[in-house]
Amino acid sequence: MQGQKIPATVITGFLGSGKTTMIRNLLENANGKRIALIINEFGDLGVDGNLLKGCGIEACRDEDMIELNNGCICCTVADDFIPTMTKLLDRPDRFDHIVIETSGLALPQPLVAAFNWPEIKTQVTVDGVVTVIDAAAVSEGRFADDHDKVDAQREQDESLDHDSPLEELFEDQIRAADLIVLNKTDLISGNQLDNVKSDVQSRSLRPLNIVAASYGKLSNELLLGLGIGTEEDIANRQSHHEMEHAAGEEHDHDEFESFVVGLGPVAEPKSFVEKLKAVIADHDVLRLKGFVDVPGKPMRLVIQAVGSRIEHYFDRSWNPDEERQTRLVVIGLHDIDAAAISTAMNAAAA
Ligand SMILES: Nc1nc2c(ncn2[C@@H]2O[C@H](COP(=O)(O)OP(=O)(O)OP(=O)(O)O)[C@@H](O)[C@H]2O)c(=O)[nH]1
Repeated sequence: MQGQKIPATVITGFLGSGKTTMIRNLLENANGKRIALIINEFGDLGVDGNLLKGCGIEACRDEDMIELNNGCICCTVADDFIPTMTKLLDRPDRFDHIVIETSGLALPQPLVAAFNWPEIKTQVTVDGVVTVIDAAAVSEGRFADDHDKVDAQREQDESLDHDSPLEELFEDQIRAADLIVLNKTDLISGNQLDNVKSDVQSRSLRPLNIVAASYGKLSNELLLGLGIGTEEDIANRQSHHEMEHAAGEEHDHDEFESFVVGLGPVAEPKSFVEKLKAVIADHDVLRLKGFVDVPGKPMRLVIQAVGSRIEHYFDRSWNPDEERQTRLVVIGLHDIDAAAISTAMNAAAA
């Protein structure tokens, strides 16, 4: 094994597109492969890592999972990602593969470029960048730029130099990809899928490698066997951001905002979820997720909302050393009204 580079797969894709679901499936099918997992989230609640930890999958060992919740990985490459990777590579035990889940708001380009740093390049290569896309959201036009709205926003805020931040990020993640996974195809028709495929392809000058999936169910041979060495080509896959700004300028995510809402126990989960739907619609919440304490239930309730689509289920018992509490992370555009949302969520939980 000495001398052979460890392959790393970067899994990216917009908020709620299905990255964690795909990784869970991938770990379930690891077949004895030792996989290190680096998970990055926007917002400081660490829901994805928490869902994977203790999920009962053999390949999902706590010590092989590293959470980076200190901002988006593309902005914290030097401070967070490089030290994490070097520590991982210094371990005496060797991994067969490294999987990195970026936050839904990350630009993959700076992350992939980091694999050209000497201390990493000698030991690891990027097997491929897999971009997961919520095909149902694309079909509903969620990433299509609403030019009138953007123009109106720009009139109010002259510092806005971008088109819709959603569309821009969507395109940047597509442009970085070696493999595009059009996920959530269970929610759309064959015709809609064809349209989504053409839409996605039209946003890249390179021909794209596109596959369709539902719940990220694809073979590990495909997902982990691209064999690209993307770090060698990443300079040719510039993002909007890199094209718009002078090289070296810090990238930030000030178009987006995230906050955590802590609530008391929720006695009526069904009615809570119904009321949350209204809060999400009233305030244009992009993503909401977390855990709920339902009194009298030994298990914790998971809430997962992507736009107006919301799921809730009990995933596991609360651990004896864990505080039962209701905490939900909310993500929206920068002008989202956190105070009003928090008040409405408190009222929904009462
Ligand atoms: N109907 C449907 N739902 C899906 C599919 N894949 C994922 N989901 C659901 O979509 C929601 C978000 O899935 P995640 O896997 O957490 O998405 P993610 O990309 O990791 O989310 P972030 O890390 O917050 O960006 C969950 O409620 C999933 O159950 C799919 O193929 N079909």
